[in-house]
Amino acid sequence: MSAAPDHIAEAPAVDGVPLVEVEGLGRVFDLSKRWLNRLLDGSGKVTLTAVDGVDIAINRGETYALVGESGSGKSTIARMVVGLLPPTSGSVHIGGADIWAESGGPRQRQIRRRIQMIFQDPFASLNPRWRVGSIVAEPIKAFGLIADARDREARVGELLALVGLDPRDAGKFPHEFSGGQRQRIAIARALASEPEFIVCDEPTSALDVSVQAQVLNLLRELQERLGLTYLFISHNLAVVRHMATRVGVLYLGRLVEEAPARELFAAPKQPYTRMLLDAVPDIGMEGVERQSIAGEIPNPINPPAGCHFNPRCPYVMPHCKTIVPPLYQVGNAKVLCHLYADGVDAALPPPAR
Ligand SMILES: Nc1ncnc2c1ncn2[C@@H]1O[C@H](COP(=O)(O)OP(=O)(O)OP(=O)(O)O)[C@@H](O)[C@H]1O
Repeated sequence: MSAAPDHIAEAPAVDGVPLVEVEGLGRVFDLSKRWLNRLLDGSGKVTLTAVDGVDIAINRGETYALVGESGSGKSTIARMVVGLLPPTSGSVHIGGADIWAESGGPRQRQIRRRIQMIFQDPFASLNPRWRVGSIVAEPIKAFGLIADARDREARVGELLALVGLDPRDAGKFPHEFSGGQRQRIAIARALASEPEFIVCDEPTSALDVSVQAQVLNLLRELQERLGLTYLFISHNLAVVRHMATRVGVLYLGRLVEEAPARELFAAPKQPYTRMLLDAVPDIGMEGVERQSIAGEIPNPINPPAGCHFNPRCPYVMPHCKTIVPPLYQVGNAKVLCHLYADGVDAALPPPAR
């Protein structure tokens, strides 16, 4: 799974307006109620910044992948972007509409119809007591798309065929299907509301390796056929390389690098990105000495000052420990790192230690 995604043009912009605009997105969790935190912190106020001022713009037809170690904020961003979790700061616009500006109401429902999510675990995300036909028909009913029951049934058959299942499967229950087939059912359900934008949160990580590629290829085919836009979340960099047009790298809630996928995998600019890629055997860069990511991820309740990565960074400079770097534009990439303060677009120098 190492081929670059030739099927998607890099960063295609329609009228130059992104379909998805995430601006200054932030989410702080208040942990004060947890008894251990109250004991540890005399003030009684303990917060965790899971997502910190993230800006992302996703063009129509693009697959934007978010990567980062566990706890970097990928799922929290996904939940805010689909409307499941309110941000504590910033905004999310889909097709120009602010999804958090108003709650309830028909306009909000119309926006929500355009956004769907595919979850990691198809075993957990499908109601075991519902037949597949009812599962796939549910969004059609909920959004009032097809009133007539027979027409709705026909549409469910079309959707099942679209994801490579037999329309006659509509009468079966989820447990009668394999893991890959259940994820296909989840995809059919996501497509039922005719969305433009789908957030795929680790869509294949619960599946056998043998069926992962089939599901990924299905997602790519559907993207081409239906003009879908994806936000793709995965800890599997081989999968990201296969799927993504652009990649955003998260570290402790901050976006530390964003670049077209090919460029990011060929020449990562942020030291963290380089270590993340180099730690994966079949994705590391040629000619670069392999090294693992040094140190542990810091406690997100009390992250390091300045650049959060500074305690683990082989290029660390004194001011990295006190000053948060701005997001520098370096060629086609954006990089949160003081190394790029002079604007030079160069490969990372060999580490100082
Ligand atoms: N409801 C919550 N309450 C408190 N903290 C939370 C909550 N949800 C997430 N967090 C914290 O926010 C941070 C980011 O979590 P998130 O699940 O978004 O990371 P992730 O990158 O998706 O990780 P993973 O790959 O393990 O799913 C973590 O430190 C996590 O413990």
